Amino acid sequence: MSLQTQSKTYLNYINGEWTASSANAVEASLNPADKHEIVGYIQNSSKEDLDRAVAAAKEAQPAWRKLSGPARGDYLYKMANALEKHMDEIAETMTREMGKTFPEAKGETARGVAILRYYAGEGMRKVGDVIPSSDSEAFMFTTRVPLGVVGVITPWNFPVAIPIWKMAPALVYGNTVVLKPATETGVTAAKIIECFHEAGLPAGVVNLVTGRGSVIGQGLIDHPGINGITFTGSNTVGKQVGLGAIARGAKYQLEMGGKNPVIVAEDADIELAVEATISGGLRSTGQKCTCTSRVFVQSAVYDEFKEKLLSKVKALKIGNGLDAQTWMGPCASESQYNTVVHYINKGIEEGATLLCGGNKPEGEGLDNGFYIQPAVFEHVKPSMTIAQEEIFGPVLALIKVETMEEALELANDVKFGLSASIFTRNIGNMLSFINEIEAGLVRINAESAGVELQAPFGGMKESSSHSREQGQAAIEFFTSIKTVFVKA
Ligand SMILES: NC(=O)C1=CN([C@@H]2O[C@H](COP(=O)(O)OP(=O)(O)OC[C@H]3O[C@@H](n4cnc5c(N)ncnc54)[C@H](O)[C@@H]3O)[C@@H](O)[C@H]2O)C=CC1
Ligand SMILES: O=C(O)CCC(=O)C(=O)O
Repeated sequence: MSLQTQSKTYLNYINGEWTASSANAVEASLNPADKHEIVGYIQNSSKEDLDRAVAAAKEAQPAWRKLSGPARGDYLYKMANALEKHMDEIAETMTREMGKTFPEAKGETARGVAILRYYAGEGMRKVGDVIPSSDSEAFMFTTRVPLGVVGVITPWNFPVAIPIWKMAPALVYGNTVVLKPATETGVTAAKIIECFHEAGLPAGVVNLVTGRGSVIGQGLIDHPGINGITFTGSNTVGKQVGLGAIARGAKYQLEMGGKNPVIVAEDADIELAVEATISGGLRSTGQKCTCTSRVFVQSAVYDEFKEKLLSKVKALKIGNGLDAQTWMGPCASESQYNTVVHYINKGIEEGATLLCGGNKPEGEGLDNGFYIQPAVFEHVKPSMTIAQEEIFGPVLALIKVETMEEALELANDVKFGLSASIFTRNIGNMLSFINEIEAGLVRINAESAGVELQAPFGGMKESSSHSREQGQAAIEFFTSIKTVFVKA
């Protein structure tokens, strides 16, 4: 296989230098659209590599912190410009590494640029308040200080946006960073860091260590030199991060799964609801924590909604994300494909009716990829596995309801609470939904996926650690407040 020998090997980035792992071991990152294509090799790093990265971040932190906020912001502007310059290359790498379509990958990279510019501006905003003291001779105020060294553990589904929405606020508020990206998207992560290097970021301020979750991820959780850990990924690993951080008094922040509902009321714009269900549920092959997975439809419009949905879902073009005709790419990895197939079989076993999809599509160029036809189920009971667990794939469960009260009760009947949508023209329905739905992101006549970078992002219940990322909310995690009382 000639591609194997031509594939580039990507190194760790420690203290401003590209270095191979001391373990002398690499891992291949595969193209899910063609499992025979190796996108690149990344370092399968050791604990020793991690120790060196943490030491470099620790050493760089005092000087970084002593820069003014606007000076740190200037670096972020330069990082944004470098990322923008390499936008097409990075987006193409993302598509080849995890399968999402090139326009989606490009949109995500542009979002990374915008996030860096947003947080660059944050370097000029206030970090405290003056509070009146009961002592009229005293001056009382708050200020904020960085945590120190922050460990960033990220998944493969948004390989540019998620690392950047964690690193950008960490940096602008004066922290230094050790990034451990998902192995599946280690090449994309290395390319982001190449941009930061090109932007002239001082040595040690950002470090990249690729490797196994059980070694490098767990190593970050346990490392005494890591003051805070920010994580996005599965609930199982997220809970381990939280427990490990608590055990040694480190700060932590978790963004995990979703089981996001859409409610379609009988007065809804059905065309809009269908389009948004498809876009929210199936784009990125259903691999977003904000993806629509349960669709509650009022009985009066159920048949109309179902027919329109099915005819559009069946027409979606599946293929390689680099092909301009493709609407939906493959699952990001073989293991993700197997998970989706497992859930589809579980749905059938438990008695739901598979209306379409769920099989491996046939056609030119599809044989070697982890492709799956988007699946739509009906007769889904709220207690079924496919109505309760996060699938992270292109699977929609239709559930017929009589009333809005029933829809709300069932929508809330899961352990997750990330995002939720309603389609209705009735202001009463909208207000009940805003008040009653248990979700951190509440969307009216808009799809469940998609977040704006300047607004708080996070979930209720088991979807997050009850913290919020992005926008100005990020300052809460990446800094500590000092309350200062001054008496002359
Ligand atoms: N909320 C979200 O955005 C995401 C949710 N998921 C969910 O998780 C499922 C499994 O996906 P995975 O990639 O396996 O997620 P994961 O939670 O295993 O991986 C996320 C990150 O955590 C790291 N990690 C793994 N084990 C670790 C450990 N013991 N200690 C510290 N870090 C560790 C991984 O290397 C990766 O960087 C998906 O099917 C989906 O349901 C996955 C990715 C993103
Ligand atoms: O919906 C989005 O754009 C963000 C989703 C997300 O954060 C995730 O899937 O981890």
